[in-house]
Parts: sequence; structure tokens; C-alpha cells
Amino acid sequence: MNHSFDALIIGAGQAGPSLAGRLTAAGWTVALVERQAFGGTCVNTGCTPTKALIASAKAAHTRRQADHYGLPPTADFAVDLAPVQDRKDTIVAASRDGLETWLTHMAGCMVFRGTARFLSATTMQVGDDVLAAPRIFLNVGGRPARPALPGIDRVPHFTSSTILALRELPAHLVIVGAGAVGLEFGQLFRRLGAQVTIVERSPRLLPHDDADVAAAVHDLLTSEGITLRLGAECISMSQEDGRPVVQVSCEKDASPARGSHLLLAMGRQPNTDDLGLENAGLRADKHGFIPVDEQLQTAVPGIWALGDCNGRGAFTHTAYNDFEIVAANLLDHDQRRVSDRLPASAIYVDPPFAKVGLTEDEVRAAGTPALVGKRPMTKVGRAVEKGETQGFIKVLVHAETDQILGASIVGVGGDEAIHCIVTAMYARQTAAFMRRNVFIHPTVAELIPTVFGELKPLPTPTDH
Ligand SMILES: Cc1cc2nc3c(=O)[nH]c(=O)nc-3n(C[C@H](O)[C@H](O)[C@H](O)COP(=O)(O)OP(=O)(O)OC[C@H]3O[C@@H](n4cnc5c(N)ncnc54)[C@H](O)[C@@H]3O)c2cc1C
Ligand SMILES: NC(=O)c1ccc[n+]([C@@H]2O[C@H](COP(=O)([O-])OP(=O)(O)OC[C@H]3O[C@@H](n4cnc5c(N)ncnc54)[C@H](O)[C@@H]3O)[C@@H](O)[C@H]2O)c1
Repeated sequence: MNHSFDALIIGAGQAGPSLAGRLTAAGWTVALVERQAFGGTCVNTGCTPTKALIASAKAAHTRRQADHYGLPPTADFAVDLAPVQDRKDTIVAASRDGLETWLTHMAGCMVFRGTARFLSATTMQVGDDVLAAPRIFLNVGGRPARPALPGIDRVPHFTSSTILALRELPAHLVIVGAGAVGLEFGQLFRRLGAQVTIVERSPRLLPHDDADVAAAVHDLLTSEGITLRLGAECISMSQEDGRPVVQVSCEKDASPARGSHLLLAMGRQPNTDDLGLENAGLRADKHGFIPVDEQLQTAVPGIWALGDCNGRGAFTHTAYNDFEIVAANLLDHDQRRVSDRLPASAIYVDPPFAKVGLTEDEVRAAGTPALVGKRPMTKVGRAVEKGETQGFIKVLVHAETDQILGASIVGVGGDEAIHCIVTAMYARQTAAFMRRNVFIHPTVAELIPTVFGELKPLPTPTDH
């Protein structure tokens, strides 16, 4: 059947639904197409389920630490993964169902279920339906990548999506990849009671972050009994007695990582390969991303790409901001741009690692004269009181203009506390401004003005 609309939105992830809300409120007719679950990755297989599982893992960890808090020591206990997964599934379902109800009842919006594929720059096929519109918004996201590593096809493995259905705790989970997915799943499964080995090809964790951040996260994970096999330059996979074996070294005699289950966590690839981009005159780049300009328009007028599929962000907040940029330009005469956005993100190991702006290495590479302030969490009262003193707060400031360049917090509450620096950076504020803030006691954030008062010249690498 043929249908015409003012706009097509492909994908009900982190940008599409909100865009449907704004466009229909402005009187547009919209078709929204989703082939899997409403809410996309974040709600169904990403942020929401992992943070729910991480909360259960934290509870298990705290329970084991009872005696550290002056409480009677807890006898060793085994975690039954099934109710932990049930809790997570309840949280996910509430979010997904709420979104689905909103979209299916949205006046002016018609929801189609299926895979959308371009027939031309203004028409897309979804099953037996042909949808036409002068404007098309792609919010198709991505899926776990499967690099062509030797043996990968022959060894049963989980991805970040499929492991969410596991009902029994693995005895020993081997994870390949130490990015956000590998680190978050690694710590949470360890805390739930599994042995965990993480295999990573880089010689250190978090190669795009500063060495002190990587060292703090490294210590955090190894102190909980996680085995890290870094610098794995020859990763290949095989099976022995039905159990996964991951070769980490090119040396034949080197000991491989052995476990009971295998999780692959080696990045994501955009869902752009089955969109029929060529029928619309579009081309993805070599990574599969759809190139866009500052306002998220593709090379073909009338087609936009938002969220993970455009390669300009890899987070829920960046996908949502893409919606804001498109809506502002189309409906509000407000020329918001991608480059207005500061890089900011958190990895939810516990305690978390949050960052904004530039790293120390990036500041050095740019040759910017800079000052650094740093305070260990052992000198943050709130962290001491909570018994969680791993990590530090670090801020970077331009030595001449006093502008804030960036910050990293590894430590309890860091994922929230970072936002006072994020806000100050959006306001283009200075270290002098930060020093005059009076924050609430006792919080982790209250030490941030203090750190801005303890600035020293950024050491060159040879000073270390
Ligand atoms: C394990 C994990 C944990 C994460 N944790 C965090 C976190 O804590 N914080 C954070 O900011 N980010 C996190 N992320 C990243 C975050 O989930 C993504 O950046 C975000 O979901 C991207 O949103 P999106 O709208 O671009 O795409 P998606 O959420 O992936 O949505 C795309 C939608 O499009 C649909 N679709 C695709 N192709 C078609 C088609 N041809 N026709 C119809 N429908 C189609 C898909 O089914 C999907 O529903 C995590 C990711 C993972 C994997
Ligand atoms: N807290 C968060 O915001 C959060 C949490 C989870 C995931 N995510 C997002 O989800 C996406 C996927 O996360 P991820 O951890 O899978 O990806 P990633 O890109 O962060 O890390 C992938 C890891 O796999 C390794 N790797 C990649 N290709 C390889 C190969 N061919 N051989 C050997 N090793 C290889 C890399 O060295 C890297 O350490 C990221 O964009 C991430 O930002 C975000």
C-alpha cells in the first residue's frame, strides 16, 4: 500500500521518538518505522539493562563488604542470576512499553513495524508498504561488531545484546575488548560471582584517556580479582571440551585465556548496510557511517542522519542532542550545530569514570599552555565517609586565558559531580569562576572549587 507523509523517521532509538513528538506537535504528518524494540539500543540492550545489572552487582559487592562498614560479616553467598535478570527486564519493559504507548497514541504519527529500505530519495519500502515523504530522518543506530578474528565463527559467544538473556551465572567469563562494554560487563559479572578475564589488544586500558585514569581503572578492576590480559597482539579463538580458549599472544607457547563463556565486546557497527542507501544517492563511509554536516543533513537534500549511525557521537546523550539540533533548525529558526557540543561521557565501572572536554594528552598534543589540578579521593571527605576512596578529580585549565579545558573524575559520584564542570564549560567559564562557587557539604562536588584553587603547570612527559 502507498502512503504519503510530511516526514519519515526510521528507527525508534534515542532521537526518532522525540523528533516525532516535535514534528507532529508542529502539525506535520509522520511515519515512524521500527523493526525491533521501541527505545532501540539504549533502552533494550544498552544503558538501561546494563545500569540495572550494575546496581545489582553493586548491592552484592556492598553486602560482601559488610565488615568494612562495622557490620557483622556476611557469610559467602551465591547469586542466582535469574532474579537479577528479572529485575532488569522489568525496568527495561517499563521504559520500552511507555515509549511504545506514547508513539502509537501520538496524533499525526503512524507507526510501521518492519525494516525500512530506500526505493528513492523520497520513498522507502517497509514490508508491503511504500512510504513517501519529502523529508526522511535516519536514526538507525548500530549493532555489536564482529571483527574477522581467526576462529570467531567456530566458537559460541555472547554479544552485549545476547548476554542479557543469560539465566545462569557463568563460572568464568572471558571478554574480548576492554572498551566501555568490556569493562562494565567485566566488573558486574565479577561482582555477581563469576571469574572474569578481559583480553585487550592495547598495551593499557583506555588508550584514548590519560595514563593516570587508565591506571586507576586498572587497579580498581584487578583489586576485585579481574584478570587483565593486555597487549594481546594475536587474538584468535578456539574450543577445547566445549569451552572457549582465546589466544592472546603470537608466541605459540604463551598461555591462552580459558573460560566457560565468551563475550565479544569489540565495538559496534552502524545499521546502514541494509538501508539501500544507493537507491537514495547516499553513500556510507568506510566504517558504515552516513556522513552529515553540522546540522546533520546528509549529502542528499531532505535526508538527515541522527545518532550512532552518523559517526558524530556514540552515546544516548549525543543521539538525543542530534534530535535537538534537527528540531531547532527545522522548527525554531535556531541554528544549533554538532560542534556546539562538548565531548562528555562516563564509563560505569564502580566507582565510575566521567570526563568532559580535553584530556591531558590532547592538551599537550595541541601545545596549549596549561595548568592541572588534581586531588585523590582519599582527600575527599564524602568518599572517605562512604568507604570508597579509589580514584581522583583532575581539572585542566588554559594557563593564559584561565578557561577550563577539561576534567576527569574517577571516583564515587563522579558521574554526577562532573556536571558542574560541564555546565561551567558550556558557559565558557574560568577557574577563577569555579573557585568562587560554594557547594553543599558533604559532597564530592564540593571539592571541585578546591581543585581549581590548586593548579600547577602541566608537567611535560619528561617531568613524570
Ligand atoms: C551495552 C551498552 C551499554 C551502553 N551504555 C550507555 C550508557 O550508559 N550511556 C550512554 O550514553 N550510551 C550508552 N550506550 C550507547 C547507546 O546505547 C547508544 O549510543 C544509543 O542507543 C544510540 O542511539 P541511536 O538512537 O543512535 O540508535 P539506537 O538506540 O540503536 O536505535 C536505532 C533503532 O533503529 C532501528 N532500526 C535500525 N535499522 C532500521 C531499519 N532499516 N528499519 C527500521 N528500524 C531500524 C533499530 O531496531 C533500533 O531500534 C551503550 C551501548 C551498549 C551496547
Ligand atoms: N557508559 C557508556 O556510555 C557506554 C557503555 C557501554 C557502551 N557504550 C558505547 O557502546 C559502543 C561499543 O562499546 P565497546 O566497548 O564495544 O566498544 P569500544 O570501541 O569502546 O571498545 C572496543 C574494544 O575492542 C577492541 N577491539 C576492537 N576491534 C578489535 C579487533 N579487531 N581485535 C581486537 N580487539 C579489538 C578495542 O581495542 C577496544 O578496546 C561504544 O561506542 C561505547 O561508547 C557506552
